Amino acid sequence: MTPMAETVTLSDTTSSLLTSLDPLLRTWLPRQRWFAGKGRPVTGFTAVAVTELLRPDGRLGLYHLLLRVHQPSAPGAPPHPGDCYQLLIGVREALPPRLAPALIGHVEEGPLAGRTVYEALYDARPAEVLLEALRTQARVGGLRFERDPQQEIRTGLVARMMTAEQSNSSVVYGDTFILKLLRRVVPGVNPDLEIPLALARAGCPRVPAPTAWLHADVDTDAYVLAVLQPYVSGAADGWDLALRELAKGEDFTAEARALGRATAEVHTALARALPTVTLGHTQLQSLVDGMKERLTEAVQAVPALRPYERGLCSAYEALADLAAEGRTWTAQRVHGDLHLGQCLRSPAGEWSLIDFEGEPARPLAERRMPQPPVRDIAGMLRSFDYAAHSANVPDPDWAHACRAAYCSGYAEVTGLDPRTDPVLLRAYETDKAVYEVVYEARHRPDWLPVPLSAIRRLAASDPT
Ligand SMILES: Nc1ncnc2c1ncn2[C@@H]1O[C@H](COP(=O)(O)OP(=O)(O)O)[C@@H](O)[C@H]1O
Ligand SMILES: O=P(O)(O)O[C@H]1O[C@H](CO)[C@@H](O[C@H]2O[C@H](CO)[C@@H](O)[C@H](O)[C@H]2O)[C@H](O)[C@H]1O
Repeated sequence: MTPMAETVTLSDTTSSLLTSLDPLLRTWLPRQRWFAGKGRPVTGFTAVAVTELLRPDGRLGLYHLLLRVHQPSAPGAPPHPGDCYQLLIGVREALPPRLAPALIGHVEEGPLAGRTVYEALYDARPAEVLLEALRTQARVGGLRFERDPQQEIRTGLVARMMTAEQSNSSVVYGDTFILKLLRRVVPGVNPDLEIPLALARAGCPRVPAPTAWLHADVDTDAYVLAVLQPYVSGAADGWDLALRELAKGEDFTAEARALGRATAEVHTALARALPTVTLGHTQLQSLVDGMKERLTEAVQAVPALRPYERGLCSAYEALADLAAEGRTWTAQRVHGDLHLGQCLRSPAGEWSLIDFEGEPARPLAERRMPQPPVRDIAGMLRSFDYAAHSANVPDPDWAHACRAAYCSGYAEVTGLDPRTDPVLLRAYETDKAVYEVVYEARHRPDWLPVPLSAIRRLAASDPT
């Protein structure tokens, strides 16, 4: 392996590097699934940090970039400095055919003129450089590669990029580890590292324990950029399993019940490991205000929601009324974006939960706030509904049975059946369905009818 370059932030070549990459990235970036600013033109870039990981004087170069992407603000939104993205740019004389899908473009001027730049994660060698840096706890420029000293990282593991549609990007090493590189990054504690670390310390086996992680220090800001964790080899995710069973007309309630139990175990461990708070009238009112605000924004973004706005709002008002009568709820750290795709079943039949990033579009501070655990439960209930409504022949009875089994499983562990608090549950399911409408409109417009069918039911106060 080519040794990692000594350091460094390339103050003198940074601007010419960026100038030469600029026209290529303007075309390539908006086409990436993980690019959150789709629909608005990219007007320029600023380097937050550029670090040379492999000097491109040999056959292969590798740059780590934190890049602020300038775009006009969304209509009605306040001016925004632009999102910061993490990129790994490979540099070669020419790309071998196997790397054709990774092409970013051919550089015409500047220090890399005549070279080809590409998405380096597709390429085993640069990806292996990252694993080696984590293994050896390297420091390169502002990049801090760290690891849990109790877990071994073997050398010689071969890297392959995951090609699934994701909000971030992941590389699998052998069948042993998976490295998730966060794409849109903000400074501060990231729940995708914070929560699994807390659960590992609490001895909760339902979440793979982080093995290593990457930070970047930029001025006084610290960013979490990547997390390495054990790979659950041969696992199937809950979404694929559910669709498979649905297609065969098979019952999925035993798995739904097991998922309810797994969620409850994670919630119980999180309530012990991290702070909990009691939500009284004032706190609940501000949660409800947040839900209403999201609904208003969603209606602006997706006008198809407008006919249901009143009905949906009544779900939030019913919750505010309960709080005004003096009801209180306990809030704790939760998953924040739980759905069937975030649940992995090992070949031995054990369920794990992954991806504690929360809803990627929400501010970090909001994603780290304690919330009623029903938020995750609502996410899973929505997911059973999603599966049933994306099947060739929608099967609402299948969704109904899974939702019931999931709640029963949850109650078996915690003693609390979420269905005994229907007002809270409806408000959270509504909030999630509204989020999904915006998510689908932005990322997968063909899927919009799925959450919209739930919106119609929720607005008429019949979530099933
Ligand atoms: N520990 C793991 N073992 C096996 N597969 C995993 C593991 N963690 C993630 N995956 C796979 O990687 C995919 C993406 O991971 P996820 O954390 O959800 O990333 P994203 O935030 O980009 O959606 C998952 O859907 C799952 O298939
Ligand atoms: O997995 P991510 O953290 O990137 O979550 C985002 O993408 C999900 C889709 O991949 C999206 O989930 C929605 O679609 C799922 C089926 O593909 C379904 O199971 C979920 O219930 C539904 O919410 C998720 O909302 C989004 O944040």
